[in-house]
Amino acid sequence: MIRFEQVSVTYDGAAQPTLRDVDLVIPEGELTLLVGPSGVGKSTLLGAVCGLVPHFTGGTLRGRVTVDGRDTRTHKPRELADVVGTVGQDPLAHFVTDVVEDELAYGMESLGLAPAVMRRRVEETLDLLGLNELRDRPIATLSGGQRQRVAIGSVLTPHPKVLVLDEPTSALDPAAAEEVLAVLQRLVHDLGTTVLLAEHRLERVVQYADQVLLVPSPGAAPVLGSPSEIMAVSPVHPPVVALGRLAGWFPPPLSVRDARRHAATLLTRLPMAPPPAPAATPAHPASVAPTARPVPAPAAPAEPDRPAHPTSPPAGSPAGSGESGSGESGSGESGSGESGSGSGASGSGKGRGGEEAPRSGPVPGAGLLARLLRRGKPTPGPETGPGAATATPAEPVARLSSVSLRRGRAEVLHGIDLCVAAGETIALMGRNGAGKSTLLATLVGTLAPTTGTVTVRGRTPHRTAPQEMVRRVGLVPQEPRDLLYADTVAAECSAADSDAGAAPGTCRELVSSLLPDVPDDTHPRDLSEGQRLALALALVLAGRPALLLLDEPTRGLDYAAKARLIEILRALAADGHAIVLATHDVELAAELAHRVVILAGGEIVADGPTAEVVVSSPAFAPQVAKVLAPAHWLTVTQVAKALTGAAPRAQAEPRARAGAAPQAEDTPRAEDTP
Ligand SMILES: Nc1ncnc2c1ncn2[C@@H]1O[C@H](COP(=O)(O)OP(=O)(O)OP(=O)(O)O)[C@@H](O)[C@H]1O
Ligand SMILES: Nc1ncnc2c1ncn2[C@@H]1O[C@H](COP(=O)(O)OP(=O)(O)OP(=O)(O)O)[C@@H](O)[C@H]1O
Repeated sequence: MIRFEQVSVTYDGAAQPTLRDVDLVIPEGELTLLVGPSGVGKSTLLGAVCGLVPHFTGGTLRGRVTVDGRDTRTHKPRELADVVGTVGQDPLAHFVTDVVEDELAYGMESLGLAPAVMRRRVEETLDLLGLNELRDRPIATLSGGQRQRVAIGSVLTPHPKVLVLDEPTSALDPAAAEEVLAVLQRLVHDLGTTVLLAEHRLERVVQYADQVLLVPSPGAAPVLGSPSEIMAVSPVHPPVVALGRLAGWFPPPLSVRDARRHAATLLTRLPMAPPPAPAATPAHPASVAPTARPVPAPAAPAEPDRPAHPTSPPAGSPAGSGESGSGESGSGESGSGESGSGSGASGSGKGRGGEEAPRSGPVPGAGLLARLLRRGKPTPGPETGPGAATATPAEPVARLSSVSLRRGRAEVLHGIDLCVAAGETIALMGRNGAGKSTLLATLVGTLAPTTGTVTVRGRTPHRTAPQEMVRRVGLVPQEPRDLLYADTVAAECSAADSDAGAAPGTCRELVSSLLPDVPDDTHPRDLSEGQRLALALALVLAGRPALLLLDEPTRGLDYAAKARLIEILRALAADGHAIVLATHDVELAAELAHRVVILAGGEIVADGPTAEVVVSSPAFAPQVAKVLAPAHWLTVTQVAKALTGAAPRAQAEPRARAGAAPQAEDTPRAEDTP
């Protein structure tokens, strides 16, 4: 169905081809999973199948790619649309209409399908992807995961022979990801659709694949094989495979179910529980919010989000996004290339109830970053000035009290009480649309609560000038692109330094410490998804915000890049920064978070130490926890340390380039409602 004959792709100005002499045949009627480290050219390969490369990206394609017999060089993407359905990394780039239902129908309409067929397929797809309640909604008001579902739905409805999907589950909550994969599998089995899908979170997909296509390093020939064959050798692999390799299971398990067959013998080699991990520093007695459902607050009158500062958006914000304080914020995405460092779940409970927990020690390898972060202006004390990555024990870095918030007609946050202490890392989890990004937006001040109060470092974010907030709080949005507005990497960096009052060169050095090879003169638009994320992180870090917020920070990151991000964030937490990450990445939460807060329908439904919250949850438990439950093991690193006294070797990592697709916060800054 898909055939590559001696295909090379060279982007304009690139010294080397991104794909070199690729020969391969993607089997018809099967689900083929494309894997490989960041930046090896997976998106380029997918783009060559649907014709986006080179028609839209520029560059030169040599050789021949055919899909169902059509040459993609001589057929524009539009002329392939009846055969190939494509979802790229950025759902927003994909939408042609404004409303969910219309978007689902659009592809069929352009193919001239009968209205009755269109109607039936729209209804089916709304059900399949849990979109029925959103059918009339403007796409601009959807959460990131909701948009990704619409993008997927819109390519399913025309029933193309070939589906090409670039990280289709990256913004989806775990349950939604499973549902989407089950739908794809059904299309493959029942309709004989050929699916080619690139994904970094292999724990979500490898068990669904018929074939795996591995691109091991940039310019290397892709290798096609069965999932077991490829996972036995692949430099990128999910935690169950790492666990299997560690324990000597062959062939490596591909799913939790496979691994559980071996769990009993492994457990006999392990102590009853993992040793306590370094705890967070929180010393604030009220640093943990109540776990019970808060009492619903009386509904405020429906009111659309209103702009708070009708003046121009702060530097660093894209026009219209009104991101206050986040213009220069960012966190780091670098660190050591370790494949699964166990972190801090157990033991982190110490922070609860106000017991003083020991600070984690400095993170090896994060010295450069720590140095860079300390290099800006001297940090004034928390009571006296901006900045300050340290807090007095009695004062949380951030506090939300009885916060409710309406967006459009709906109350999307409801009675939220939450304190974030210095040195604490919180993973904010929950279904698509649960309100995670909205909660982050209240902390950074782009949205004002309808009722209740938000305080960050003694200020009310939405009432404080962005330049004053920049050292207090920084947000890396789901779409890093939202922070990027200059023409070159160098210009972005110097703007960030000046906005943050940091020494010239600080941001640029941060970028290099995250990703060594990002050139100064590159337009941010031409960076890979991961490179863009690294840049956005550096921009935010230049402000050394006391509170660092990251919205889905591992989208598009390979395991090694994720491990570097984890090291960086640990170093920041050890240095007293408070970190809140909204994430669907259960493995990330298991590695990094001291505490997990789960939102459902805008309310906090669980809040506690990571191990306690996730082990009992089928949706949020990481693979190792599922394999070894009910014991509280969470990560491969914990198991490795217990077995051998050492962490497993890092996954091989050719070069950290991460990918992250952006998502604009469409809502302007809003006044708070009295
Ligand atoms: N339009 C473009 N112009 C110039 N260079 C590009 C373009 N698109 C991609 N590249 C470069 O080609 C290389 C491969 O990028 P590609 O996005 O295909 O990798 P990937 O494996 O999909 O990465 P990720 O896992 O981060 O999404 C990168 O070095 C990237 O910077
Ligand atoms: N501008 C808006 N107008 C109306 N409703 C909105 C608007 N923006 C978001 N919403 C709704 O608010 C709810 C919370 O959205 P939010 O983006 O906070 O969710 P989330 O938990 O971050 O989701 P995801 O995991 O998909 O990113 C969703 O139901 C979303 O559809």
